[in-house]
Amino acid sequence: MQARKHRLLIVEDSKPIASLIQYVAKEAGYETQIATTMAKCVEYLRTHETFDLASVDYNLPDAPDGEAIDAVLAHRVAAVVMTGKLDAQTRERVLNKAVVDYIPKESAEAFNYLGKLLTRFAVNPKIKILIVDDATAFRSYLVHLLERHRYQVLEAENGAQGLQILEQNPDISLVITDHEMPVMSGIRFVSEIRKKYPKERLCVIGLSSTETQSLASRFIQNGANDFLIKPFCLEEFYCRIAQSLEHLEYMVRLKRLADIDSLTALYNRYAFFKETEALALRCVEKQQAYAVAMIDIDLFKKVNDNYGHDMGDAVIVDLAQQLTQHFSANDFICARFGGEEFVIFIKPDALSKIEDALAQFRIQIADRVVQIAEQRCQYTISGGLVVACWDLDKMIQLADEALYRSKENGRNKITIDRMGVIDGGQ
Ligand SMILES: Nc1nc2c(ncn2[C@@H]2O[C@H](COP(=O)(O)OP(=O)(O)OP(=O)(O)O)[C@@H](O)[C@H]2O)c(=O)[nH]1
Repeated sequence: MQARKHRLLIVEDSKPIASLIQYVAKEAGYETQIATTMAKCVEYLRTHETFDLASVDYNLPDAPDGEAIDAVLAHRVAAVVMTGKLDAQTRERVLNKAVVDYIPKESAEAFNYLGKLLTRFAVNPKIKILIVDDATAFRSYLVHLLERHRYQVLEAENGAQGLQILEQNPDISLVITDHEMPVMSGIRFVSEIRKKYPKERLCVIGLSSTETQSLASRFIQNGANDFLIKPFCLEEFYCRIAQSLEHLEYMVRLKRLADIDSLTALYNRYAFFKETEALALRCVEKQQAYAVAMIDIDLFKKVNDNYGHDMGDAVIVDLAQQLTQHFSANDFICARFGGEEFVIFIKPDALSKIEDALAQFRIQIADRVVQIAEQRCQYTISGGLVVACWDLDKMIQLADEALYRSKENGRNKITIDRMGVIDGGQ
């Protein structure tokens, strides 16, 4: 089932600006409805299905003083205020209402910012933030601010509790921590966090008060990504959180680009070694057997020559999908080693099932049909499996040699090397 699109009510009397907001919202994946007056805004709020968010112009012909904001909030719709009024009084008045954000329409950048905010608002419900502060009232205030932006919020009273919650919730993206706390200081808490959670997995914002400004740099030196000096203004609070999360998302995307093969979405060769080297080393140290299998599509050049490269690519993708389905990530690490060659790292706990699993896999692959338009292509694979406890490079070399034997013996075969004893032609 397709997910419901987010809905934005645009309350704006200027048609060009309303169109601009509509464009930005559509780019962010929202459905929109424009109300050019307060009266229309109220009518839509009453008659339409729920809106997720409204962008509200502070000044409308029939609502010159932000009255439309109250109307939107009264219908329990979150409001982003867009205004051309830049005076401190208006700002204060707007921020005293429970609005999501306040965006002065100073330049085109305001609309870029709105676009980012809309994107965030849609994804925030999936993002977990942990607040660590021993002051209950301040913690509640932060929870309230974050929930206004639809983040999932967890709370801890001190660093030790914070570490426990991180352990139980590995999907937390951001930690906001105070410094002056019982049990452990915020700075020590941050340095403890960094022993386990690198910056590409978790961001941390430290809180320091105006009297202890030097804390800010100590937070950063100990691994925080950013800091906020209390008291902070709301816009700064939200901007810094959004910026930290954006940074984290870029890092995750970069890591994905570096590790994941773009055609098959499996690990690439580089990531395979990164994921398995320590596991293999541990097996060698403990003298515990593990296994490595090399899998290669048979006569793949002919697939390209006879059906074209698109079919070749489709066959590679098909095999990758089959590998993912048959060899679960708990027991196996699969990667595209290069071209039409794949590798599987078999963890010691899965050794007993690997020979049967590979034999069955080979048979199932031979039955597959990959279809592009009218063209149908079948393919087979050969494999080499080594079960031993050599270092990883040697295991791969031996698996490759076993694979070569399968090719020599007529293809569509798995050759097994158990501690140097070769069993060919399964
Ligand atoms: N379509 C497509 N072809 C690729 C890709 N990577 C490598 N190839 C092709 O894969 C073919 C591999 O051919 P060979 O190494 O001769 O092996 P083979 O034809 O599979 O023969 P055997 O391994 O001996 O069974 C080459 O023609 C490469 O151009 C890819 O990503 N997509």
